[in-house]
Amino acid sequence: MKELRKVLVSRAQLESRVKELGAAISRDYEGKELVLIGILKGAAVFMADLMREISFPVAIDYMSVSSYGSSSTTSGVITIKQDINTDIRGKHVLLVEDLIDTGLTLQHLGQLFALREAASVSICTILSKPSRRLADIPIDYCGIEIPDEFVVGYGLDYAEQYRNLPEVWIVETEEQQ
Ligand SMILES: O=P(O)(O)OC[C@H]1O[C@H](OP(=O)(O)OP(=O)(O)O)[C@H](O)[C@@H]1O
Ligand code: HPA
Ligand SMILES: [Mg+2]
Repeated sequence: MKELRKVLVSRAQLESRVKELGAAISRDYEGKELVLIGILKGAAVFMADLMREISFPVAIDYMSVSSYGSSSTTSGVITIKQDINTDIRGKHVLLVEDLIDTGLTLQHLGQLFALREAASVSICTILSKPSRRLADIPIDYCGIEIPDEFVVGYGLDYAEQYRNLPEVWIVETEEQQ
């Protein structure tokens, strides 16, 4: 199994950043019809926290996309495993992610939602690894930038484990051993 090396982002840091992001989103979308779309499975924890920091009623939906499988490196191929069932035409869409790494997942999803004629498509992530970027996508709401370390917790997994850790931890992966 893997070893948890150290806490990279504490519960308190996550909580305060989520509050700030919620406040910014509330300001920017006041009076607009907003749909939050969480990208499963990783974004489940952040979505639950973020939506409760938004000060007006929002619709939510989830989508399941996969690029990593059980490995810790991207395959570069994005597969939609489960789509939303909300009609987002003419509505403001905010894609909610746990982590932006290469950016390929969100590049693909941004294009998809533009084709679906959303009024606007923006991106919110709690974590970002800028040094790993392959696709230069604009991140409208970025929580915390982290170094190029494999992390787990707060929704993020290694081989489907550790999503339930309340903090973000650096994990030693098999590839590093
Ligand atoms: O910026 P990218 O390089 O595209 O990578 C980011 C995506 O990869 C991870 O998801 P994963 O495919 O592991 O699915 P999961 O959320 O179900 O674990 C992560 O949760 C993001 O969704
Ligand atoms: O650091 C990570 N942790 C979990 N899943 C990931 N997918 C890309 N990078 C990561
Ligand atoms: Mg994963």
